[in-house]
Amino acid sequence: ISPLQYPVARRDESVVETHHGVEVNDVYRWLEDPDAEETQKYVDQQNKISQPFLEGCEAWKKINEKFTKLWNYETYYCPVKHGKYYYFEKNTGLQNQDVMYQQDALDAEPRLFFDPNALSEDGTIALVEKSFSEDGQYMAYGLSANGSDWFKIHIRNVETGKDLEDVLEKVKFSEISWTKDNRGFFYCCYPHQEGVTDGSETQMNENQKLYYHYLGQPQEKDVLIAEFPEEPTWQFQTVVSDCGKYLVMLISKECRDNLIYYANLEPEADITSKLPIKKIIEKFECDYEYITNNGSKMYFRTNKNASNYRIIMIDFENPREENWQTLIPEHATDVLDAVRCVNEDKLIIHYLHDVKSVLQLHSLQSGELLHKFQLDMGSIVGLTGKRKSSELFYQFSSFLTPGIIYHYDFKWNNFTAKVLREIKINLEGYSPSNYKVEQVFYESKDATKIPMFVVYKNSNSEKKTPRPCFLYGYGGFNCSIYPSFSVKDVMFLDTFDGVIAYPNIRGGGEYGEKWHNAGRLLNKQNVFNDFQAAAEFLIANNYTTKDRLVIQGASNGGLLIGACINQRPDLFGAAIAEVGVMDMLRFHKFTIGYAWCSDFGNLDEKEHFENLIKYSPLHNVHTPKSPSEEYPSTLVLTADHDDRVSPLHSLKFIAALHEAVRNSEYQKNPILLRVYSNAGHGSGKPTSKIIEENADIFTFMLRSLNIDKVH
Ligand SMILES: O=C(NCC(=O)N1CCC[C@H]1C(=O)O)OCc1ccccc1
Repeated sequence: ISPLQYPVARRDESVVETHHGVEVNDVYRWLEDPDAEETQKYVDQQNKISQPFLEGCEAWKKINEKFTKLWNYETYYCPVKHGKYYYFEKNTGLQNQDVMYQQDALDAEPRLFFDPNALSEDGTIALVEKSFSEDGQYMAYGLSANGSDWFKIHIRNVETGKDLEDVLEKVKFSEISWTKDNRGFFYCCYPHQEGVTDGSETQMNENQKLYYHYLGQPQEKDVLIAEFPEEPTWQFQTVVSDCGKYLVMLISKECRDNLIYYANLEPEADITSKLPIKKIIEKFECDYEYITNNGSKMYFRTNKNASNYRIIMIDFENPREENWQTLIPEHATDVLDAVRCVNEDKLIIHYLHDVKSVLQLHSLQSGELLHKFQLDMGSIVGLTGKRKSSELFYQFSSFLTPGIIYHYDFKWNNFTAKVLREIKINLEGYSPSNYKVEQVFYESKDATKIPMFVVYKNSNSEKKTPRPCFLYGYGGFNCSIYPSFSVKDVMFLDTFDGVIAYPNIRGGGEYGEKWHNAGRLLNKQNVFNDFQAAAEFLIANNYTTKDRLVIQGASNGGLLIGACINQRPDLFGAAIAEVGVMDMLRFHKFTIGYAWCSDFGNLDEKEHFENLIKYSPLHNVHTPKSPSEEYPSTLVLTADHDDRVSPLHSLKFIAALHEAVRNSEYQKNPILLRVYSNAGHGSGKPTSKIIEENADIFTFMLRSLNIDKVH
């Protein structure tokens, strides 16, 4: 494709803004309006180029068939007991949405309980939230459409299988927390949000409010429990304590740090008006996560004075910090990643040890270690258990094992978990023993040691010939990349005899708070340096070569890809930027974007503006003036109902890229944008759309990389 064929986006030179004394143009500002005819025309023009390039390609059909076959394996998730029944989700393979089943016992015949596939032809209605009443009589659940963050709450009577009349609207970023009397639940919504709320809008989400809903009542009768009109960006995470006597409100305004407020709940008492709120933590400086409580003694997982997190007890009757107690101190090297209270007085704790999962049992009373569950190298991807139950289920996964679900009952008193289900893929002759998983540590630009998982066929162990290599990154928001199974990895390994590489770059949570801090705000460039250093390591050690190397990332990871192709266009053969944050001067203006200032910085502050404009993908495109400045083959992906990261980011970025390369004689590699319809940021995506998108991506890789053989 000649760059001269790329659609021309109108440049509106009149849009100029001054940030801390610096004038910045924003000529594609008009692309921020998703409803403008001009915007929709531009999207169509882009799809008219990208779709034929992808789906029109001879190989696409074969890749789609192979990916479909590979995806078509029966998968399960951890069961959990509510009331007298067990529930588990399962997918026979190609079902668009996972299906819920109900059992009287773990070995009893499962009954179909809830099938979201029945709710829409194309599987775009997803079950995104589930919360059972204490007695298991009701399931309150959330349905979202087209991948939007918005969902509607419905309530199902589990005995009759019938829904109540209640439907709660304008719900987003909300738990569903039942009172223990089974009469109703707390939830959050945005009652004042005007206009369209289907995920195609870009309007900021402000003034979230906490309500209580009584079963059988219409939404307008819901009781307003708490609101903070003077703090429009505050968000609630609410939980009714295990004992039912407290409503714990963890309030955040960004993607880290929260306050601890609470209200007393009198079981059986009517909730008729706002609850009196008491304040325990009043400053945004750390993360606190409720675990359980014994009376007023409340247990939290926190990074307060503990970069690797620890477990503390705060007595709500005596909350001053000097009275806090440490139940489990911070580990010197391992991150206390997740914890649940089970079997009345035990804590099951998930630690990360050099990015590998460790599962430990501790006493709630003393904190002492009671048992270490044996795990292979890999990750705990599911964990269900309750304080009131002696049963525990956990799901293990690794690059090469799709999933093994374990069951342990504390009544057995032997700490020996049993395999409940083993998940297998359908690939002729597939066996984990054919592959090697390495964890290497490479040096980044500032000599920091970065761990990286590398996976390849045993036959490539000697690295005689460099292979096609898939390099994935995220790098932010305390989000750790665990070694776990993904079909697209097996597809890449098997189809291209390739290498998969997952560097645990800074900004993630792999080494706790310090790792996150080292990759955010003014340290954000470390993330890009770590990722580029991973590419250099893989090339220097003959795993691959530049023209066989493809990089991929989504969302904050899409920003990573955008920044890396601007900074090092010479380093990669292909780049895939999914639902990326590309306009770092305006991310906070749309939907929930303002919450990302904790990683990106606040534009009102000069030092953050100066930092952001240095790496913002939209503001750092270049015109290739020599072969080494040519952009790699680049595929930018987004979707029309993505209200987590609005598609405007990708539209403006591709417009700027096309403008920059249009008249460059050095830009031969294609730079394409594909905008999917009736799809969102990723959660709840139907299998059919996942397969279609991966067929596009693999076709793009095949056409862009130096691939010597295709299976
Ligand atoms: O925005 C996020 N999470 C971060 C997120 O989704 N990000 C952060 C950057 C872009 C995008 C991504 O990487 O998926 O979650 C929504 C939310 C709800 C309540 C309070 C705060 C935030």
